[in-house]
Amino acid sequence: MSQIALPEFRPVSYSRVTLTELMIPSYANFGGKIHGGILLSLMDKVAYAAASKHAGNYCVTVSVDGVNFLQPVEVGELVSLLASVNYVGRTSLLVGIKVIAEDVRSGSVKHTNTSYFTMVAKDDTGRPTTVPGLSLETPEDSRRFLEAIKRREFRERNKAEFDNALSALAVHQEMYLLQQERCQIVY
Ligand SMILES: CC(=O)SCCNC(=O)CCNC(=O)[C@H](O)C(C)(C)COP(=O)(O)OP(=O)(O)OC[C@H]1O[C@@H](n2cnc3c(N)ncnc32)[C@H](O)[C@@H]1OP(=O)(O)O
Repeated sequence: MSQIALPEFRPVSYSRVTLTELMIPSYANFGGKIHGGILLSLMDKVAYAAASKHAGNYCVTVSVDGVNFLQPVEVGELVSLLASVNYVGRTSLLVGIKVIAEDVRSGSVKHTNTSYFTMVAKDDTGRPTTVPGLSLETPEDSRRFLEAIKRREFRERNKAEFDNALSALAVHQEMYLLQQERCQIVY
């Protein structure tokens, strides 16, 4: 398929997306609150929309950071997911998503969580492909881009440290740690 040439840069505002959906009863769990999986699926959808629009290509989700459901979402609330591309690498993009839930009758709004989805753009053959750079239009855009660099550095450092800790884990020597935990050994 012939491909339209992509610009070298695209502004943050070009791919900013908001997805709004009313929380219907079939989205609820047995406790009457909205399933986390429903919200995750909506987050993935809005991340995909923002990333693909910026990239000018379809994207895939590679990793998800910072998913903490701080407050329950109720049936009947209007949930809005505000997504924007915060950072781009060569083929990857970091999409920041803010989730808010509004009680349509009282008008009260709560911020339920902010998460970060790393997406990678793919070409027609399924290979990662270069995305346009990001034009930062406001100081807030610059702050988010810098924050994303820190987030990535922190994650890579943490991962290396965690991998080292796992490879150094000596189960027999560290069994004593289980004594402080809420578990019992029954084998
Ligand atoms: C399993 C599922 O169906 S999940 C839902 C849908 N998601 C998918 O299908 C994704 C499946 N995964 C893939 O296709 C591949 O692992 C890919 C394309 C994401 C990465 O493939 P790779 O061969 O590792 O590609 P490559 O090394 O070139 O990395 C591509 C980019 O992804 C980034 N990347 C790779 N792994 C990660 C990760 N775990 N976290 C963050 N970024 C990552 C790289 O840093 C690189 O970014 P850059 O080009 O901006 O520097």
